[in-house]
This record gives sequence, C-alpha cells and structure tokens, in this order.
Amino acid sequence: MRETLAAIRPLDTDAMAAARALHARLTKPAGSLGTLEELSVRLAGLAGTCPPPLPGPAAVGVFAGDHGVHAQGVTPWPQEVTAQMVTNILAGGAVINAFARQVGARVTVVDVGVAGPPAGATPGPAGGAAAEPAPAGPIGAGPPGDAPELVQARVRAGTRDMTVEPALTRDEVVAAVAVGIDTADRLVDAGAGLLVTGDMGIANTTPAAALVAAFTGADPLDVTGRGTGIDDGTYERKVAVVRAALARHAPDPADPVGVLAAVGGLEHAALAGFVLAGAARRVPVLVDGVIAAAGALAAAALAPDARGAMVAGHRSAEPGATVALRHLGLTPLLDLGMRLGEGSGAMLAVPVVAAAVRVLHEVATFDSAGVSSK
Ligand SMILES: Cc1cc2ncn([C@H]3O[C@H](COP(=O)(O)O)[C@@H](O)[C@H]3O)c2cc1C
Ligand SMILES: O=C(O)c1cccnc1
Repeated sequence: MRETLAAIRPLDTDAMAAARALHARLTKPAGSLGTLEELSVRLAGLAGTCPPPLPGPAAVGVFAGDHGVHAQGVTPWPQEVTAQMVTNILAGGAVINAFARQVGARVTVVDVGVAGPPAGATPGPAGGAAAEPAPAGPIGAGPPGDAPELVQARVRAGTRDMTVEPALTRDEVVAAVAVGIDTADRLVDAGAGLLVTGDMGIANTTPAAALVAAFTGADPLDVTGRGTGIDDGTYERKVAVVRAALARHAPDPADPVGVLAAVGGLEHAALAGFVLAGAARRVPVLVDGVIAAAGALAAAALAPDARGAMVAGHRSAEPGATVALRHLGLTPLLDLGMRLGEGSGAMLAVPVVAAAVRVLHEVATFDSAGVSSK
C-alpha cells in the first residue's frame, strides 16, 4: 500500500492544456460534447500525453464480502445470497456478465471476505456455462469475453457487527486494500486499459452509507438508501444502525484506515485499493454505485491525487452515491435510475469513456477539413 500511495501523482497539466487546445480546433462548436470534453481532458492529464491512448479492454473487479451488521436486519436478503451470486457471476449469469459481454470486458470475482465455504465451491443456479473458476494465481491474459475468473483472497469470512465492535482490525483493512491493489495491478499487467469497480455483498449498502457519512460529514439520513429495496420500517432501522455505529466509533476522516476498520467492509477496503492502484498505474477507474463510491472516498482520503484517475460511471439511485461523488468532485456519466451494484452502471459507461478519447484521435480540425470557424 505504501508503494502504491507513493506512486500516485497529480494530473499532467501540460497534457490537459494540449487537450483543451485540441478540442478548440475540432470540427464542432466549443463545449458541444458537454461532460465528455472535460473527461477527455482529464484522461490526457492522467496519461500525461495528448491525445491519451484509446483505452485497452476494460476489466471489472467484483469484490465480494459479507457483513456482521446483517444481523441487525438491514436487508431482506439472506447472507448466503452473496456466495450464491459469486457462483452465478462465475457461471456468467449475473447482470454484470451480460453488461461485460456487451462491452467486451473481462470479469474477475475476488472473494475478499465472503462468509461460509470458499466462494465458487457450490453448484450455481445459473444456466449457460458451468462455473469453472480459474485457480488462484496470475490473472490470465486471454481476450476479453473469456470465462469469468475467481481470485481466492479471503481476508476474513465476513466483517464483525459494527454496531457492537469495530467491523475490522486495522491489519485486516490493510490486507483487504492490498487485495484490491494486487487485483488492479494484475489486470493492468494483463492488458486492461480501463478498470471497472464491482461489488457483491448482501447488506453492503449499510457500511457504504456509514463510510460516506464518516468521510463527508453528511447526516446518516441523507446518505442511507433502500439498497436492494426495503420497507419503511427496515429503512428506519437501517438509518438508526448507521447512526449508532458512527456514534459508537466516532471515526476520524483523517484516519481512513481507522474509518474502514470501524464501519467498513472488506469489499469497500479492497475497492479503495483497486482505485489507488489504478491511479498509481495511471489507468482510469470507473466508479460504480454507492459501495464503489465509498471505497473511492477512502482512496481519496489516503491519496487526494487518486481522484484524477476516477471516472464516475453513473449516478446510482442510492443517495449516498450522489453525496460521495459531489465530495469527490465527480460528474456521473450516466443517470439511468440503476441501483444494483456489481459494477453494472460503471460497465455501461465504458463505451462513453472510449468515445470521449476517440474524439481526440479521429475528429478533424477546422483547418484539416476546410470547415470555416467563426
Ligand atoms: C440477487 C441480488 C443480486 C445483486 N447484485 C448486486 N446486489 C447488490 O445488493 C446488495 C446490497 O444491498 P443491501 O445492502 O440492501 O443488501 C449487494 O450485494 C450489492 O452488490 C445484489 C443483491 C441481490 C439480492
Ligand atoms: O449503488 C449501488 O451500487 C447499489 C445500490 C443498491 C444495492 N446495491 C448496490
């Protein structure tokens, strides 16, 4: 983690200025590509060159973990759905698989903290290809569209209940962050040019809300959402649980590892590492919904310059996502009313990111095309 943090540098302002100047010469009215223009400028700054390279294939890291706070009744779903969905993703049957196939992205599932028997060991409910997890080890360099891979990197079989005690020890947080770093590094080494943040963990919108509140100072009521869909009674209980955990631990936002230990989850910590490694490797990272945004807040607290690598894929319907993205200064690319997680909203933004870069490569200038400028 120390090495990764030390490698994170600010965006290259010369490359950004060059991208702005190039945009002004392209055959389109200035500003007509809206958010895509600033996005392409930031990607030039991240790459340190204009135009930045067209992003290579995308790869999603789906970090899976369970949560002790599940015992507080914050979600209607049984905890074993986490492991069952890991199996489903490995079999290619989850929404993230469909979306990854749509954009030609690789899917890697990382068991960083699932409860129960090793993830992927049980037969899956999904139709289609049988779940044949790749053995742990280097992530393969095959073409995108290969079968999803499983990385066994369980730090602990679920967190402790944050309303009773800290969810994690500091060592467990650091180990989970390292899992995220390692995953991103291996995906980039295997050719990924765009990283996508994914999660699977029943009850994980509760620690996500607590993390967003802790890092932004927002009131729990303003950052707690209905997750998978909960009734009014469960929602009230969920807000009270977030409030109680924050009151018990009084996490200090200046101590991001301490915040993650008090009220975080193993997948949130791993996602922070995933984002940090993307920033260190200067590869853009598409941030998904509230779980990924909570991890991104932790990453930004550890290394403010990591924000340069973050691209908000979409605006999740979870209110905490909007609060987190505002705090990070990120504008979501899509707003489709989605509230799933898995990396699904971010995955849909992959072609948008690629298109933003393609403009800088392929659109003619007023001079070259003989188009009169005003
Ligand atoms: C079948 C199923 C598939 C999912 N895929 C993502 N999530 C999402 O919902 C969960 C968080 O919501 P909550 O905090 O309300 O439990 C996480 O697993 C998240 O990835 C799913 C949830 C379910 C039930
Ligand atoms: O914002 C998300 O990623 C999200 C929302 C609801 C449930 N699971 C994830």
